[in-house]
Amino acid sequence: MIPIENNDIAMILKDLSVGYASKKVVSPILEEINLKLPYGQLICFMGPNGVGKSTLLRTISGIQKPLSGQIVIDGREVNQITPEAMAKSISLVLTDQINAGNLTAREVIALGRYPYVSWNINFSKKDLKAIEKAIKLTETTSFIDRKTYELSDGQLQKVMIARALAQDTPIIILDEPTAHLDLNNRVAVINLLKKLAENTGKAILMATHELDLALQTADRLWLAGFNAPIISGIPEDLVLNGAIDKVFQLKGYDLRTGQLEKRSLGKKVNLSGQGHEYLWTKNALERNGFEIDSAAEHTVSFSLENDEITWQIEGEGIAITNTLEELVIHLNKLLKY
Ligand SMILES: Nc1ncnc2c1ncn2[C@@H]1O[C@H](COP(=O)(O)OP(=O)(O)OP(=O)(O)O)[C@@H](O)[C@H]1O
Repeated sequence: MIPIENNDIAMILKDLSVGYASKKVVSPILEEINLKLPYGQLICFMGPNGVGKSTLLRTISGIQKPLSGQIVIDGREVNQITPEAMAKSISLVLTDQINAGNLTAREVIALGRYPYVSWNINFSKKDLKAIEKAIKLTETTSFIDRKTYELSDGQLQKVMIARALAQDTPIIILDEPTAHLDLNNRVAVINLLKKLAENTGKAILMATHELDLALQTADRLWLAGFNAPIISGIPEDLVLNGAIDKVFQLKGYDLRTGQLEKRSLGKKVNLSGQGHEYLWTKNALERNGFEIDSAAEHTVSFSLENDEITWQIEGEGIAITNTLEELVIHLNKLLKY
């Protein structure tokens, strides 16, 4: 494997231990963390509930002290960096329970410039340019002058990402930026972050539970399991070497196909064809307990004409147009289910 060059590294975590300490007890949550955060990559930080993702993100963003070990940013240890310099290095996006009061989306995004503006908040041309660039990149223009309490969760989430962009830091850290979003917005947010890492060279680290999206988009995963060091690797390696299975102990989800495991009721049918019609026919059959088997007695095929799909159960003289529901009913009758 080609080693990552040191000047491509935004942050190094050395023998880091994170957790909570009171006067009486020390409770380590994640230990022996040795990781590098490279520039220009989107890293998805994954692991089961309560494993310590937020704890680590808060620690490396400087809002919580490490229990031991080192966090090195751009060659300097974090405890030697002033809070002002930290604010120019890392922006943190916490998307849960956002309370932006009476501010408009534009005002929230402008807050991202706080490390750069003087106490009387005089925006320079550079500040205004950074704000406009953030608005453009996140496509927030259409609701930019609305109060934040008038925005949907997805719009608000984009505003918080825009604020981090306006802060213009080489590192962006996000804690579950796709929580509460619909599928389109989840895909939009993760694609936006991927594009930003690629086009701006920023190091972007996000905690997420979106296994399917992360497998398809992230440049790298950090995988945290209970009582084990965090593993770092590209998604495909972590699927094939079993690391993901081990960490999540997936039940009912087949990682090799990225789909829920199908229950077979012993009904076998052969399916011929290709394309997305094939995939959705297969989905309907498997979801209804059929197993696709080329040696099965009955074969389903389909043809396409004028945007209509017609399925046939070969040799049975049955033709069904545009509804898989009926196909399943016929097959169940044929196989006496
Ligand atoms: N302020 C705190 N004091 C003590 N323990 C805490 C504190 N905050 C969190 N914890 C504990 O630390 C552990 C890790 O919590 P954390 O929120 O970091 O996990 P997570 O991986 O982000 O979880 P999730 O996926 O559910 O968001 C949990 O056992 C939690 O109860």
